[in-house]
Order: sequence, then C-alpha cells, then structure tokens
Amino acid sequence: MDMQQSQESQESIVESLDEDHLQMLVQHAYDTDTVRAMEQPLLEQGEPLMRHAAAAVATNVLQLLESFDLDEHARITVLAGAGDNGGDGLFAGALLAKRGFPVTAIAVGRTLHDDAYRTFIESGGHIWVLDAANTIPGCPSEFSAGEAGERFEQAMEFASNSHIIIDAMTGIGAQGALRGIAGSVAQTLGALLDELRAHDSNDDMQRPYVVAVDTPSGIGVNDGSLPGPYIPADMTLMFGAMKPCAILPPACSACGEIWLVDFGFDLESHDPAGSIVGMDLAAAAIRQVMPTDAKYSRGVTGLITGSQQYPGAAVLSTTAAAHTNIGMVRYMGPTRAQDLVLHALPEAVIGKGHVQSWVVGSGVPVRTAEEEADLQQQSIEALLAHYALSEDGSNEEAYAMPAIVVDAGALDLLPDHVPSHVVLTPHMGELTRLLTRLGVDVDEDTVRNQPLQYARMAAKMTGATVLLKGSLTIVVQGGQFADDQVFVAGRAPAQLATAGAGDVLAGMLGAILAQNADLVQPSVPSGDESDHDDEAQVAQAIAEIAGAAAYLHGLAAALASKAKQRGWHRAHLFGIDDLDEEHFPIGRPIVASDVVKKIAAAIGKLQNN
Ligand SMILES: NC(=O)C1=CN([C@@H]2O[C@H](COP(=O)(O)OP(=O)(O)OC[C@H]3O[C@@H](n4cnc5c(N)ncnc54)[C@H](OP(=O)(O)O)[C@@H]3O)[C@@H](O)[C@H]2O)[C@H](O)CC1
Ligand SMILES: [K+]
Repeated sequence: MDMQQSQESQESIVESLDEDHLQMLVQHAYDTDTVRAMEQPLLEQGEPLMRHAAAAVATNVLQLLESFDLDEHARITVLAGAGDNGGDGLFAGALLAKRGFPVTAIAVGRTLHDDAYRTFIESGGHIWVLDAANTIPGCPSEFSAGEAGERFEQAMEFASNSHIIIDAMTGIGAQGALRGIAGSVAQTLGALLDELRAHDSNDDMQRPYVVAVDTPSGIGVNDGSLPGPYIPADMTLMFGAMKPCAILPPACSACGEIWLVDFGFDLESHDPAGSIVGMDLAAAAIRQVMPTDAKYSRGVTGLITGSQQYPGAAVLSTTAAAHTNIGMVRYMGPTRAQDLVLHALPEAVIGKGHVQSWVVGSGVPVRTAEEEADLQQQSIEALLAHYALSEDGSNEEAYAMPAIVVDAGALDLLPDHVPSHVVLTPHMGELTRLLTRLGVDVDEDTVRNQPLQYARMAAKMTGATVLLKGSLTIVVQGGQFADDQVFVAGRAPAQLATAGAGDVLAGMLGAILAQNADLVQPSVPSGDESDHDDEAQVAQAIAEIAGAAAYLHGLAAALASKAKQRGWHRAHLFGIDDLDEEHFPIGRPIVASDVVKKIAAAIGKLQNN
C-alpha cells in the first residue's frame, strides 16, 4: 500500500465515522492496555495499521517541508527504536525517501522492525547504528568503545543539523525512564532542542522540527510524567486515540501540536483513563433556573474565607460564588472582611445559617505549629471535624454534611479521612505541603513532574476529591470505590495566573456544588457491594462538577482577557483539519476581580451554546 492508497483508506475510515465518535476522540484519553485492546480486533481483520500510521507521519512531514519551502535537499533524520514505534518511523522514512528526500535512520537499539527496515533500505534510506552489539543485517557491529562514542557524537551532530527529526524511539511500549543509548540520545538531543527552542520560535526552521511518532520518546505515556530525558516534539502524530500524556501536564507540553490519526477504534466500549472537560460537561453542571425557584431552592453557599491579613480573599470568593448561578451566599469571618464583603456585595448575608455547600480556607493563613489557631481557623477546624471518618469509614454524620471546598489555609486543618464530597483545591505547593503532613517524603519539583500521581495519592490517602490547580487543572476522584478516570480542564488562558484567581475558583466551585446538592451527596456506605456503584457515581459527579468549575473559571478569564490562548488546545484530526498554523492571541492582562465580572457572561455562553 503506498502513501496515497493508505491516505485514501484512512479518509474513508474518517468519513464513515459520526460526529459523536470524533467528539470522543478529541475528548478522551485511553491508557496503553486499552489502546492495545482496541487495536487488536482491527489487526485481526488485517488492517495495516502500521502503514496507516506511517503514511500519516509522511503526509504531515511533506506538508511541513512544503510550508517551510524546503525542496529535496531537506535533511530528514529518523530516530528508530527496536519496536513497532521504530517500525512506524522507518516506514514513514521509506515513503519520504521514495519521494527523493535524503533520509537517515539512527538505530538506537540492537534490532529494527524487519519489514520496515527492509522497505526503508529498498527505498533509498540510510542507516546509522549506534549499538556495537546490534544484529541489524548489513550494518557494522562489534566496533570499539571509542568508535561507539564517535558514532554517537556524529549522529547527534547530524540529527541536530537536520531539518526534520522523526522521533520513533519508543511509543506505547515505553517502560519507565529511557535507558541505554535511547536515554543518551534523549539526554543530548532533548537538552539541545530545549535550548534552541528557548531562543527561537522556529518560524524560519533554524532548528530541527521534531515530529513524534505516537508519543514523544521518554515521557510517561500513561501518567503524563517526565521520568527522565525525553525528546520534546513540535508535533505528535498519535494513533487510534489520545494517550493520557496528550492531556496531562507536564508531558502534554512535550507533545507540541497533537494530530490524531483515527483508526476507527471502538471507543464507545472502553473506559477512558482521562477526559478533557469541554463545554458540554461544564454546561451540564450549571443548573437551569426554574419559574418555581426561590432563592433557597437555587442553592446557598456558606463561606469561611479571608482573614485579618487577607480580607480581599473574602471578597473574591464571596462575589465569585454569588455570581455563579445560586440563590444566596452567607459569609463568616473577621469584622474587617465582613465590611469589605458587604461593601462589594450588599446581597451577602453575614453569619451562620442553612447552606447547601461550604467554601473554607481561601485567604486564611496556614497555621504554623507554634501559633494558636485564630478564630477563623478554629471555626474551620470545628466545621471540618464533622467530616472526619474513622479508619473504617464510620461516622454517618460526615456523609450527611453539605459538600465542602477546602482551599489554601484550610488544607492544614483537614481530618485524615473524609468522604468524596470534600473537595480539596491545592496548587502544587499546597499539595506538597499536604502530602508532607500526611507523612509522604516529597518536594515540590517532584510533584510538578508527576502531578497526577501525587494528586491521586492525596485522594487515596484522604478519600477527598482533589482538584490540583495549574495551567491545566487535574481533578481526581475521591471515595473508596471511585474509578481512576481523571478530568483535566485546560480552558484557562495564561493570563489567569494572577493573585486571587484561586479564591475566585473556590467560590465558583462552592456555588456549583450547592446548585447540584442532590447529585453530590454520598449515601452512608451500607457495606453492601451493590451500593459501591452508587458511591462511585457520586464521586464521579463531584469530580465532573469540580472540572466544570475549573472550565467556567477559565472561560470567564478568557472573556475578561479576550484571550484565545488556553492551557490545552484541542487535538487536530488527521485527514479533517488543515495543517495551517493557528494563532492564539494571549489577550490582555487581568486581575482576579475581572474574572468575577465575567462569570455571568461565561454562564450565558455555556447555556446558549
Ligand atoms: N496502537 C496502535 O494501534 C498501533 C501502534 N503502532 C505503533 O506501535 C507502537 C508500540 O510498539 P511496541 O513494539 O509495542 O512498543 P514501542 O516500540 O513503543 O517500544 C518498545 C521498544 O522500546 C524499547 N524500550 C521500552 N522502554 C524503554 C526504555 N525505558 N528505555 C529504552 N528503550 C525502551 C524496548 O526495548 P526492550 O529492550 O525493552 O525490548 C523496545 O525496543 C505504538 O506506539 C505505535 O507507534 C502501530 O504501528 C500502529 C498501530
Ligand atoms: K516516539
């Protein structure tokens, strides 16, 4: 099958699929076991998936070369591993070599995919081996350590001077950090590419343009981590479905633009490992107001936020909650903060009363071991004590409490075990602090490199739902019976990284929980297995609502800053979308209060879409 045939058959796959399938394709990510399970029936039917994959890579590379005005003198390097990922890369290289481009494959392992290697050589490709113990037919081997070193250096020099690097060292078969020669290649080239990238946008191809095959080599495919050296890509062609690394920080940044090559996988029958929160999910979390509604039926949120030191957080969290489609807010805090809240929001009711959700801790300082808890901290601690579960999960009162958002200073006051309708909203530093308090030996850089793993650890240890804030916000489910599906909100523009943005999010989340009070109330576990599904459902609803709040927060910020740029941009569909370069204006600077002013408009946009 040549490139054109493969492309036509690819296009016919795409055409036969409906909108729902395409929507699932760009919204959900599947772990590597699930991807292998989905590809199996197609391989059994004889679908030449590897040829489709290679044709897609070659097609995009040709378009790139054309857009950069590069003729047949363009130098193309394939970094080829020993597995099927290397096979994809070699077949793609063969297609390009057939078109007359000089293509060199650097073999990082001891073998190469047989068929792909043969086709590559027959098409005029060149091979450069690095491993003296290789058994690749017709290639030099058993060379000295000195020669191996020279070969490595020359290969790196060659690769860094090529126009296109096709990274096909590892894909979904990667296990842990890259080791051996692949590790050294990633170390040398990855560092060089990062440095060149820092100085150059590459509009003029002054550095190699890196096209990753299926996944960038060296990243954590299933958890989005960066466990060691990796090859940062400008573009990743991902086959069949998104893998979690496409949506999870920090690895998703190493993917560059993602191009999804649809293989017609049966996505509907498989559970995603992660999902991007889109407009639909966010809209579903906003309760429609009814003609019969009164303020109480729309939901009331109680806030114990702000402090003598940070009274502004009281204003931001309270105004944000009040603007997020509920009936009323109650505020509790120091007199100075009360006055400021009333000044900004005359509608606020000061003092205790019945609520459908709580927000605690935003703008409340963390408590040092030597300090006495101040009044605000004492009230939060007393409230949180009602959510405490003993090790065996008993304490029925905790399940009957309204959902609660535990932010900033209140994270220090969290009981050891709580139900899933306790939602923690830490940033990376606060998550590190929380885990340290729980006895985990970890620093912030490690959390930043493996955010999913540590957010999950906090959820597993405490039982709470965890919303980890960042340019991409990760939500992991709480409770004992929840599945591992993670939700990622990437709607926010970079302009949202500003003081008080977290206080606004906490208020908005509290309000969205209040208007969905019936959906987010876990029932007391009966010990009966049939109830586990119900509890899992509630845990998922809570996580979705938390993701929705992050989405709405990002959308309001985008409206305020007039930014088109986001933390995560939708993957492109190969054969459907154009390769034309898109520009995402970064918008204008904003402060957190600007976000509050745009919440209503953001809700309107969701509801009218
Ligand atoms: N999913 C699909 O529908 C299709 C996938 N295709 C492509 O196939 C790869 C998966 O191929 P697979 O052979 O299973 O695995 P990889 O090629 O990704 O990786 C295996 C090789 O990588 C070496 N490896 C693994 N981990 C490391 C590491 N930490 N450091 C160094 N080297 C590593 C491994 O070496 P071993 O010594 O462990 O054997 C293998 O050599 C998929 O990603 C797609 O690109 C199909 O072509 C299309 C359909
Ligand atoms: K790769």
